[in-house]
Amino acid sequence: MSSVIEVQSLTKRYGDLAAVDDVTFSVGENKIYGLLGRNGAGKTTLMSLLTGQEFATDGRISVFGESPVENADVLQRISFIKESQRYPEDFQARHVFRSAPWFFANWDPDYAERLVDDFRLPLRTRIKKLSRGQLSAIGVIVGLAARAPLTFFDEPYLGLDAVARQTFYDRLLEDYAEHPRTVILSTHLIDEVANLLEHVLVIDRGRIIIDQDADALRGTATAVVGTSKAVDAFVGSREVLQRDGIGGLASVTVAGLTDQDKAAAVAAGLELSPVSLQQLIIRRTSMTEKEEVGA
Ligand SMILES: Nc1ncnc2c1ncn2[C@@H]1O[C@H](COP(=O)(O)OP(=O)(O)OP(=O)(O)O)[C@@H](O)[C@H]1O
Repeated sequence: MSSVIEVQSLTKRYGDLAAVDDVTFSVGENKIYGLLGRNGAGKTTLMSLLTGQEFATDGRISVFGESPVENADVLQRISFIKESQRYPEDFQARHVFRSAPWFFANWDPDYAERLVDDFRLPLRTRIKKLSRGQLSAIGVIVGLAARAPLTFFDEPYLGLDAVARQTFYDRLLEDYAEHPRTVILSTHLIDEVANLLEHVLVIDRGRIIIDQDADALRGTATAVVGTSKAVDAFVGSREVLQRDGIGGLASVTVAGLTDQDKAAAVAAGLELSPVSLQQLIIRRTSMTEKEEVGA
């Protein structure tokens, strides 16, 4: 797998706070990555470093084989869509799309036009008068129609209603299939995007705590449901990520079951079900927290 991004021992400090704390990872070509984590975990900081908008305190970043900082060759292959995007006073959406080809070599104006219809975006209203969702739609359209080889979406959906968010996911997947590129999507709506993601990076307090293929990650845990007695007998000394119970019934999320283990569970009358990516990440994140406070 060729890498689009290589990061080594990367740290970004704001005073005493390590917003990104000694992280090392790589990002492969033509895949959709989820960059996930709690509020303040370091996602925006990491994306700002990768797009040359922030300077690292320490460590190395290579994007398309070079440092992204003040590097026009690298930056012209990147689009970074974020909620806090500012536009010139008096700009209308049509002005944004008209100027986009100056920044993005692969800009597709016809596709942008179709997306404008999909998102019902008014083109001739001043941007500062648009609703929050309409503002988000501008970013999403730019991110899609730019077809940049490396596209960052930093929580691009704020204000988008459920229909518009689904439109975004559908268009992203369709267009990605026709024009493969590397997409890094930061979001808190993990369940909504779970089917889109091929690889998951979870950052927690500046550190990468999960860097895994999405399917492999899904396979790392299984929910086992049955009578408390049968569940306890099966679980034994296995690693338990979560336990819930009501009356004589228990539901336990267990890590690392082999096919043989699963067959044994079914033979013991237990029900097995997959754990959602969101549940898995919540559990892993809270486990890391407990380990760090020594609980
Ligand atoms: N310019 C800055 N100066 C000082 N601290 C900062 C600055 N930017 C970010 N931070 C801090 O760094 C940490 C990481 O922030 P960051 O915005 O990267 O988190 P995030 O994962 O994107 O969060 P959210 O999901 O809430 O958007 C936070 O504790 C934040 O307060």
